[in-house]
This record gives sequence, structure tokens and C-alpha cells, in this order.
Amino acid sequence: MTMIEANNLTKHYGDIKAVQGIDLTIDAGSIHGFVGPNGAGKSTTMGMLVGVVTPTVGEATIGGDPAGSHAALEKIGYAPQDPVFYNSMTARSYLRHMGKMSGLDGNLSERVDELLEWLNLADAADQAISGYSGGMERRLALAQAMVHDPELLILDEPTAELDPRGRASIIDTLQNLTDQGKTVFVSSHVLSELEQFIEEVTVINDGKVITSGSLAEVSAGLVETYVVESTDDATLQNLLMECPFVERVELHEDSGVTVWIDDEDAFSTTLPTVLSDAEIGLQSMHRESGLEEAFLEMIESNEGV
Ligand SMILES: Nc1ncnc2c1ncn2[C@@H]1O[C@H](COP(=O)(O)OP(=O)(O)OP(=O)(O)O)[C@@H](O)[C@H]1O
Repeated sequence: MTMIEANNLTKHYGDIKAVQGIDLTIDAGSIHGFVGPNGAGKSTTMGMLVGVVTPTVGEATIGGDPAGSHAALEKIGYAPQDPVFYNSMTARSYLRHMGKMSGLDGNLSERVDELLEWLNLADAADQAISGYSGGMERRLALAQAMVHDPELLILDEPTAELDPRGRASIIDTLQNLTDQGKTVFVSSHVLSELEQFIEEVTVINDGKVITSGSLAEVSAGLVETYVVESTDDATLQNLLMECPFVERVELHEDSGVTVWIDDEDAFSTTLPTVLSDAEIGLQSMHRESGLEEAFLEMIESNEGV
């Protein structure tokens, strides 16, 4: 079943072409990353899916219902990039309020307790939100999005501006959501933050989709580099050049080789065999540039397309 379907979604603000004809098909139960640099059009696209931004052209459906309709809204939990809270409220009273607005009453207290516990806010549940750190606010935004137990979570940069600990905590929560069978559409301008738990990714820039597919498909064409030092670098260079996933190998003047690869899994499973078959000893190995750098290069090479 398709959870999000967008056809030619377009939004112009005067002369600014924020989103320029985006198509999306996102299956129910999938975890889909929406990645692009600042100003790429991620928030505007999400706003159109949630129904808070009216498209200039194009349309979207959520679980078959038109974006913005009551039926679509019931399916969505949305955490915007800059959530606005009633700062004098406590997290508990805020979540109860949001739950009531979503039409919950019966076991609302239980639901709120469950969310506070799950998002690690139970100890601060009765403190005013005004005293919350950025990480706590992000977790509260997630709790608010989940209060009515929606099928689909649309999360706009949930890890932005957090320190590594705050980011790890949110990523842990998102990983947890994937186990609950929710559909998650989550944006970030940093691919590496999402790569640990997303299955599919759409990359956008300048309001247009650059590429979309499984994480493996999208990253398959991206080239990473490793530096390997061995007991016989010259022989290793020749052997690696024979491997289909190796684009280039450069022998260093002092010691070691730099290897350009387009399939990290194939490289890490093949290298030990190459070394042992040729009786070459591995002295050291490190990744010199990874997916993130390759991803940025891909975006730059598509700039202005
Ligand atoms: N209400 C608005 N009025 C005018 N221009 C807007 C408005 N909202 C967004 N834009 C412009 O549309 C473009 C896309 O913005 P958007 O916020 O969707 O990008 P983004 O990918 O979410 O960026 P970021 O990662 O910085 O949040 C930008 O050039 C932005 O300045």
C-alpha cells in the first residue's frame, strides 16, 4: 500500500521556485529519508504533504486521501523544524492538551505517560517547557507528533542543531519507530545522520529530485576512498585494479595505496581474500572520504540542473 503519493508538487513564492515538480511514492511501513542542503525545498514539500502549505501546482495523497483533508490529517503525526510550544506549560500538560485536540480522552493519561517514558522525558514531565534544552524540545516535538498514534510520521530535521548526545537519542527513538511498523518520512541535510536507519532516500536540491531509491541504490554510484598500507603495496595495487568495484588505485611514494571504490560492502568482503591469496600482510586501513563527501559532490555536480 502506498502511504504518500505526490505528483508534480510545486510551490512558488513570487519569483522563488521553492519546489519544482516533485514526484514521490512512499510505501506504507517504509522509513524514507528526505535529504538536501539548506534551502533545497524539504520543509516546503513536507508542508504541502501535511496541508499547511498550498501547492502552486500538483497534488498529494496520504493513504489515498487528499493532503490537507481531515482523513489525511488523522493519519499524520508532524514534527516541524521549529516547533512552537506553550512555554509556560509542562510537557505533561502540553501533551494532554495536544491529545485532547486530536480527540483523545479515555486513556489519555496512560498514553501521555507512555510517551514521556519512551522519549526519556518522564523526569522532566512536570517542569515548564521554557526550561527545556534543545534536545528535550526535539523529543517533546516527537512525542506531540505521536500522541494520537498516527500511521505516518513526517519529521522535519528532528536532529538539527543538537549535540552528539541529543542526536544519538533522537536517532535511537527513530530506530525504535521502525520496529513499530510506522511509515516515517524524515528530512535532514546530513545523509550520515539518517543512513543508520533509513531504507530509502530521496535527495533534493533546488526544489527538484536529484535521485531516489533504496539507500544501497543511491549510494552505489557514490565513490568512497580508502587508504591501505600492506607488506607489498605494488602487488596489492595490481590486484585491486582487477576488482570490478574499484575505480582507481594510486600507489603512494612512501607507503600505502589510495583506493577509489563504488561498493563498500564488496570492498570489505573481497579485500581479506585478495590479501590472503597473495600472502600480503595488512598493516593499516582507514576510510579517507566517505558517503557524506560523495553525497555532497553529487549535489554539487547537479547544481543548477
Ligand atoms: N514562506 C516563504 N516565503 C518565501 N520564500 C520561502 C518561504 N518558505 C520557504 N521559502 C524559500 O523556499 C526555498 C526552500 O525553502 P525550504 O525551507 O523548503 O528548504 P529546506 O530544504 O527545508 O531548507 P532548510 O534545510 O534550510 O530548512 C528557500 O529558498 C526558502 O527561502
